[in-house]
Amino acid sequence: APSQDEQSKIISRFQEYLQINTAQPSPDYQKSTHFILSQANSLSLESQVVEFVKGKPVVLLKWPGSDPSLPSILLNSHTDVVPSEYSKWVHPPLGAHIDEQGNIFARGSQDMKCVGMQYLEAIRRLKSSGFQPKRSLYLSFVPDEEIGGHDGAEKLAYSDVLKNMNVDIVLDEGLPSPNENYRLFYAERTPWWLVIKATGAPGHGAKLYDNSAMENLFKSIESIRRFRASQFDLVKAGLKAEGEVISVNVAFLKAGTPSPTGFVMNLQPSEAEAGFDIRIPPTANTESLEKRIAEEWAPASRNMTFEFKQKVTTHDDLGRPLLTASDNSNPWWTLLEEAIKKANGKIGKPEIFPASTDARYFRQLGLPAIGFSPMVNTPILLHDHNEFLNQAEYLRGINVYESIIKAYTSFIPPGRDGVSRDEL
Ligand SMILES: CSCC[C@H](NC=O)C(=O)O
Ligand SMILES: [Zn+2]
Ligand SMILES: [Zn+2]
Repeated sequence: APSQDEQSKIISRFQEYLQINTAQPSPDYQKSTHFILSQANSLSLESQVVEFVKGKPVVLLKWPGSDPSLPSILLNSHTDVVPSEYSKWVHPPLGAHIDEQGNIFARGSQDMKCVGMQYLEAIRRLKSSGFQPKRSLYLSFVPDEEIGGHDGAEKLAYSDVLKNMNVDIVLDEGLPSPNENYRLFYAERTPWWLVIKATGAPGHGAKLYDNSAMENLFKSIESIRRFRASQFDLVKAGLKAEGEVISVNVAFLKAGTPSPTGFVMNLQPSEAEAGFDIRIPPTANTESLEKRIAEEWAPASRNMTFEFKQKVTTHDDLGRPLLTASDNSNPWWTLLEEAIKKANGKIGKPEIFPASTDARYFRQLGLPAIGFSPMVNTPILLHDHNEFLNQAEYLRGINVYESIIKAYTSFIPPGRDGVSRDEL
């Protein structure tokens, strides 16, 4: 175990990263890039900053392996965080204050500045122990995950930079576990952000008539809510996990005729719209959902139209569902489980991540990608007020990554035993 002095330095470095304001919509990527590069420097890692889009730096760090013919390992983390309602936090979201229990309060303490720093701290420890990786290890610190990753991980995934990295496996973020079992994610739900619009005849607020915009919209909302309940019931009954059903939540409602005191009360408006955040597991039947949207949720026969603000595919570039094998057919899965157990961790059942992460871009390329954030006995506070991570839990996570990096960078596929095929 690290000395008291080393532990407090580790925590200070985490606090320093947390205190950089990388909140959307205007993250300070200059500061975060500078910070990550200074860490890389202190670890003698190779570094490269790629701006696929100006002002959106992807920071790549490399610990070269002793056998460059072996494909590499990529550990990804995003540098941006979601915004905070400052007044609703007990300790300010940029303060990284540590309370008497050792809980570190900050936006990004769980999602996912912890993980980015833990990768670096694990490397620091492995280096000082004299460990030498066989495979090259890359860290990517990417921008804009919280707004879709289009200028960050998506560009990286489809770049020559990534091709030249010759990556075999990607690790990206997961979720904390309220119990003692670490959570591993082999897939995630993809977002469809749907806006439906209704039109209808305007009229007097006292008149009962069919086909008003509001009535047309509410028929849809009733149908959508019945569907939502049918999915939620499966979760409540314990038949399906959160990531295994289609979720639908209302994101906004927009209708009414504004007046200086609020809204006109006795006029039925001629237009009304609503937006929905829909999340779809990779194995769901999207054709039947499309049909449901066109025929029940926004039928033209009821004067309705719809559009998608975001419609992410559930399949990779070769038409296969975006899933990473979560059994021993995937050596990376097995290695990960073994490495976590070796660090004295317990593991729950493989799960589908209920929201979206950058891992989907790597899975789209056909690469295996596993979602994992080493936090147990921790409430799930991503995007919530008072996000925190206990410092002991943070330190334990570094041990876990130490074990994972050792196992991953040392892995030689069967039949390769240090001798390449051509040589045999
Ligand atoms: C359209 S991509 C949105 C990505 C975002 N990721 C984390 O919360 C999410 O809402 O899941
Ligand atoms: Zn995240
Ligand atoms: Zn997030």
